[in-house]
Amino acid sequence: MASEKLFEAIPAFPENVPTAPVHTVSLASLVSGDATAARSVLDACQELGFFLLDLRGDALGNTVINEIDSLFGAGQDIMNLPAEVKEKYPHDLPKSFLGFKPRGLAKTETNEPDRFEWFNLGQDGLLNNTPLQPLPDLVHTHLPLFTSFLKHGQTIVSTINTILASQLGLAPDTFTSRQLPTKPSGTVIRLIKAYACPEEEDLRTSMIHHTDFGTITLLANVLGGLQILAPGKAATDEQAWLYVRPKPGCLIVNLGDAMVQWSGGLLRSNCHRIKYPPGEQRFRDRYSLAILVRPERDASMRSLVGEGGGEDENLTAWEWEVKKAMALKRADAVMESKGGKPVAVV
Ligand SMILES: O=C(O)CCC(=O)C(=O)O
Ligand SMILES: [Fe+2]
Repeated sequence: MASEKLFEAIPAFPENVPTAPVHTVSLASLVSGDATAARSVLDACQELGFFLLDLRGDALGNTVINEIDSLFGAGQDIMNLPAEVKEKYPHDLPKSFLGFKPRGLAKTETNEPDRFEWFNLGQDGLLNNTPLQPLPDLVHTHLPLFTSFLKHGQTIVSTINTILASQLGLAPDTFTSRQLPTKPSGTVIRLIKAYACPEEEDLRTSMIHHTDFGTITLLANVLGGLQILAPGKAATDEQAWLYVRPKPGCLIVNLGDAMVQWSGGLLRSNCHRIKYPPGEQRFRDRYSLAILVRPERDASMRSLVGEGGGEDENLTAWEWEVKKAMALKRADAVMESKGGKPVAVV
């Protein structure tokens, strides 16, 4: 998450809206090997699949806070490029989801057009695993910043993955060795612009509820609007959707479906969506920034805990992602939270 500076420039998140009970864990304590902090990461990743990571007090964390501040500025300019520029760099679905997605391309739960645009910048091009995707000049000028943010984010992801593997009694590199940033994957940096919601008819979902496909997502929010579904509740129950309150200096971390698959269901990927920002915040356009980490393209999706034997055991990450994307396209995918059983911690 960004520093205090960006939070001071927006209306405050109201005190009276129900928020999700998301734990905050400090990066500095994780890096120092604090056992209680490591245990809270595991608990959070089993109970809610979401936690806040406080970057303050850690040298890398402070660098990332500054990078996020800069990228919020750059990201706003990029998302506000003229439509005729963005149109030149569209998604090429289903082959590639890199580039810009225009507003309204997807639907929400109520079959209304979505209210957001995104831009996906692939890790492979940034780290020279493959040629760079075609990009507008403005993005080119910010490539050093994006690349630095990606590498730093990947270091944080690796810290979390190592802790999760160790807590589950697996070899510490079990998860990291299947998502090396130097290997081709679907990992992206994502910029999102969800449009302001000034009118009565705008008080609805901007991005449909979903779970992330990949392993770990690092998300920087300043305006509220992200909601997570309370575990055990139905997505149709509006009372069960709880806002995540963004906190200065903290990243929102959530697990995706690949971690559920690898952990044989022990870890949780939880449904979330973008709703209109609460209170006075809804009158602002909402920008967010994320790194969505995916397994290496050729990684096996075999479960690494328990008996295994599920239908996806023999797929590579790439085959698995294509299968999931096709199911979403056919709209027969059930968008529900996955995984999250209790575990005996070693
Ligand atoms: O912008 C946000 O807060 C959430 C975005 C999200 O869930 C996604 O891009 O997968
Ligand atoms: Fe998401």
